Amino acid sequence: MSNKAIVTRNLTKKFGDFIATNAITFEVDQGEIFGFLGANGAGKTTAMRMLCGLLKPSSGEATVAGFDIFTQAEKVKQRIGYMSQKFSLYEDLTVKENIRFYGGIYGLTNTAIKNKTAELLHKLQLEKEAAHLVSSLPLGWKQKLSFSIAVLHDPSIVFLDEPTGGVDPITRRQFWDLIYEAADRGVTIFVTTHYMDEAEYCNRISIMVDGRIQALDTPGRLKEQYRAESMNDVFLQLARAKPAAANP
Ligand SMILES: Nc1ncnc2c1ncn2[C@@H]1O[C@H](COP(=O)(O)OP(=O)(O)OP(=O)(O)O)[C@@H](O)[C@H]1O
Repeated sequence: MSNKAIVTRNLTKKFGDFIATNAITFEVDQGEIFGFLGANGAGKTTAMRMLCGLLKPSSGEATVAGFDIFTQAEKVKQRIGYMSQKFSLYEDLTVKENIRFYGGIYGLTNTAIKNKTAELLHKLQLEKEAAHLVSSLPLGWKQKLSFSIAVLHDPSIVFLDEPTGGVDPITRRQFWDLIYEAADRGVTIFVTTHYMDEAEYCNRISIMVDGRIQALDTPGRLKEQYRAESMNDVFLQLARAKPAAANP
């Protein structure tokens, strides 16, 4: 079994004649923080859904946590955590109820759920809010809670789809402290974002344009390669240079 967290070879997804993800090939190390960037519609969510075992690829190959996403999608799902801006917590359940609910879904024992709940509430300093409805929490707190729940079952990889949309840079920075902590424990982080300050926090970044990976390296090397001051400059250069008819 490969010690790589993710390996893809020419992974492709077509919707009819449209190629949403076009022969992407890359590897992610265990414990790496891997940023998956691209403009709106570049194909990030499609790629991520395939890697999570939620969407069947059209062609190519990929393993996640050592499991084949074509033939072992259920095993993949057991080994990963997932958080998206659009789908995460139940607003009409309390903080504690959400933790208990997801702990149950992930198959944790009652004792494990109890211990993890106490640990998590303490770490996020949410003890006083434990019995409050999630809908009453500020967005930044919801995101931190949602991330902590996504790693409740100690997955080897966590997929984060635009996890920090709509919050300020300071709150985003606090969220990233949680990400670093998980990566230090060996959890692989696969994260999509539109915020270039977050891109700088990643160990390596890939940038997708029209379904293809156009660049992949550390933020430092990408800035060197594109003679750019910031990741934002790199991103804009790639987006501007995009071929007019990359898709049929
Ligand atoms: N089920 C589907 N059927 C047809 N086309 C789809 C389907 N899902 C996605 N697409 C198309 O594939 C392309 C890539 O979409 P995707 O959601 O993967 O992009 P994205 O990079 O995640 O964008 P965003 O940042 O806006 O979420 C888009 O043009 C989208 O309209």
